[in-house]
Amino acid sequence: MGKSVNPDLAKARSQATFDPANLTNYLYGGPEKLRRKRYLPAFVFKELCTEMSLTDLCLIFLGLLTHVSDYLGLTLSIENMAAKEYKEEGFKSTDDMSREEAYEESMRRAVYTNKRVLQLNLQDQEEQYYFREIFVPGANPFALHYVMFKDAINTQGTEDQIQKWLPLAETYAVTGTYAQTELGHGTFLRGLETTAEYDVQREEFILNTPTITSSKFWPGALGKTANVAILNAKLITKGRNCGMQSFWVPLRHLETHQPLPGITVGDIGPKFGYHTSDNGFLQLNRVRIPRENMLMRYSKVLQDGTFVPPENDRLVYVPMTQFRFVVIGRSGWTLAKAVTVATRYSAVRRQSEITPGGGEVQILDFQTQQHKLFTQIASAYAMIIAAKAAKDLYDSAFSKMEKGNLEDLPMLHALTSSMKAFNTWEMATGVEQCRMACGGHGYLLASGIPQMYTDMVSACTYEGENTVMCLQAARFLNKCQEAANKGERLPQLTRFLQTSRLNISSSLDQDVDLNDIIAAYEFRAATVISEANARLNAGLAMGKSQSEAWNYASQLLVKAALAFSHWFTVRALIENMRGAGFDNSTETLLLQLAKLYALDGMLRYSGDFRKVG
Ligand SMILES: CCCCCCCC/C=C\CCCCCCC/C=C/C(=O)SCCNC(=O)CCNC(=O)[C@H](O)C(C)(C)COP(=O)(O)OP(=O)(O)OC[C@H]1O[C@@H](n2cnc3c(N)ncnc32)[C@H](O)[C@@H]1OP(=O)(O)O
Ligand SMILES: Cc1cc2nc3c(=O)[nH]c(=O)nc-3n(C[C@H](O)[C@H](O)[C@H](O)COP(=O)(O)OP(=O)(O)OC[C@H]3O[C@@H](n4cnc5c(N)ncnc54)[C@H](O)[C@@H]3O)c2cc1C
Repeated sequence: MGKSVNPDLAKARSQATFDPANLTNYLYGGPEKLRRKRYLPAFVFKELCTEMSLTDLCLIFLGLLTHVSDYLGLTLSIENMAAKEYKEEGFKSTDDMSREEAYEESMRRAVYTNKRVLQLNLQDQEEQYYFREIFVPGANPFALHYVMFKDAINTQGTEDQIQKWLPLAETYAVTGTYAQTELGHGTFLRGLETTAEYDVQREEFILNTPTITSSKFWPGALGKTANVAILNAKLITKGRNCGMQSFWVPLRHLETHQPLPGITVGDIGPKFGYHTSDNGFLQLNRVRIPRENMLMRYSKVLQDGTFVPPENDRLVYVPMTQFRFVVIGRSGWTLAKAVTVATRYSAVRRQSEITPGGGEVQILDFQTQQHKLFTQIASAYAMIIAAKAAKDLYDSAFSKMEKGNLEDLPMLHALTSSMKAFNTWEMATGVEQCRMACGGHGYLLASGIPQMYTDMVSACTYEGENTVMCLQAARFLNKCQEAANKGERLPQLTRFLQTSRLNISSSLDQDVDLNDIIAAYEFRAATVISEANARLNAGLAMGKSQSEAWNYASQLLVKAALAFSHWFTVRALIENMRGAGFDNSTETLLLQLAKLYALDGMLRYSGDFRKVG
């Protein structure tokens, strides 16, 4: 390799007032996790890249060790390096390929990494992800298999079903997808039309998509890759509709990969992004599966067709809640990648003069460029850290749920729904800002940023369209506000509705106090939630029905969910930065970053903050 680092980049790095290694260890969960994360890609490149010398590899390894902020950017150049020297038929960038070729190239890489993950016995999901992400940087054709397909088996299957099906998934004896959305319905799950009718004579379900709108439409991997689906359908037994249940449905022959009888599958065609994911359609023409293929952890159908309902009919939604957590975390890391590329570019790009005749400056010296990028660096840290805080809440709630205590399920649903919407919208805005901060070169696919945007912006839609998710969270927040109005006890997470007061001590001429920042965001959230509740009640007072009044207040209800997420994020960022045990210089810097994030948010939502004084 032997490439020297650009002198402008070296200069920018030399001015750091902190040791990046402290941050890297914190972000990746400690030195050992970080070592593993860095070792895996280097290991693969050493194995794959024929001409890359051991010296090159050590330089890469050292390069990874010294600059976290550079790590992700370097990853992209490593991938290009591997692109030149990949051992087999050549590892070509998919940018210039047709959709068919890009899918095949991604499939080749994904199958390679799947094999190596098994051979290396990589059990940890994060390590598996890091290993794959380097080689399949865009949409991975197996994404649904890795996450929702296996999660659905784990969370909806009985122990016997898990024992039977999970090994098949883990060893890629089958390749799965999660088929819920239909051509006619994605959001309104009660409107799903696919039926699973129980035939008591043969103890089988007859699966059918009776109308064109009932065709499954959008599921990833359905177009070509998957040979099994966890499919959600309306269960009908003894003439009664028992709501949406999940079923293990074979789609294609395991040897020939041809569609099975009664199955029509195909690709839905070109998309805005996510080109290497074969999102597909599926029609079922009275396809029979055995009774044992219904995932029966929570609800059951007995041999005689008796439906045993779940303790809570929302448990069937758990795979979606689980995946929303993945999306919440990935949003922050996607923005981190984009702002790393844009910041490095801004250190090496010289354009225009600040002082006439003083020579062209690094564009990072322009205040406007710093504002574009530093606010996004702060946002990336905020989202990553808030996602960790939300995950801690999730883990404690989930462990209670596994013992049958479902009391936290509504809070969990509200938190995942609102944070998924907030993080993906913030990520989409932030990545686009990073792209534009790189001028024309940001518009090149080679910059890496356009694909980050076109792939990940779909997260504003999938896993629950963002507006709908905000309204879901608002159901919980509004109930809490109603309880607060009656002086009732609230869940821990929303007790601020009863306690928040605006007693800000900071004055404009002094450095703002961090506790005041948290108080301001808390008070803003409490005020917006209360206003939404008041608007709903005003609608009722006007004689509207509950659902009409809900629709009448829905714009404010969406704002309430976003204000709640913004507060959760600011609080998590400040509290984790203060409590992370950093050395003084690092903590000082991070608290500056937290202030930048919070004050920038106040400027962007200045209407809310001015309204609450
Ligand atoms: C480093 C880490 C590496 C990790 C690996 C990372 C690798 C992958 C990363 C990136 C690759 C990306 C790959 C992604 C590919 C895309 C995958 C996409 C998949 C999908 O999109 S699957 C389909 C998703 N669809 C939805 O989400 C549908 C959304 N709609 C709804 O959920 C419905 O609107 C509804 C069900 C919420 C509403 O239903 P309905 O109208 O019937 O009723 P309501 O009255 O509104 O609600 C009823 C009641 O239920 C409660 N409820 C609803 N949902 C839930 C839930 N999930 N959990 C708990 N409770 C729920 C709701 O609150 C109501 O209760 P209350 O009356 O309010 O008490
Ligand atoms: C890249 C990608 C991958 C996907 N992968 C999968 C997959 O693997 N498996 C799967 O099952 N699905 C998948 N989906 C489908 C996805 O889950 C749906 O697109 C999503 O749930 C939104 O539903 P919809 O498309 O029907 O949009 P709609 O719900 O029709 O949304 C359209 C508009 O209507 C508004 N709207 C809808 N309902 C309400 C309401 N109650 N109140 C206010 N406004 C409302 C929305 O806010 C939005 O503005 C994928 C989608 C994409 C884009």
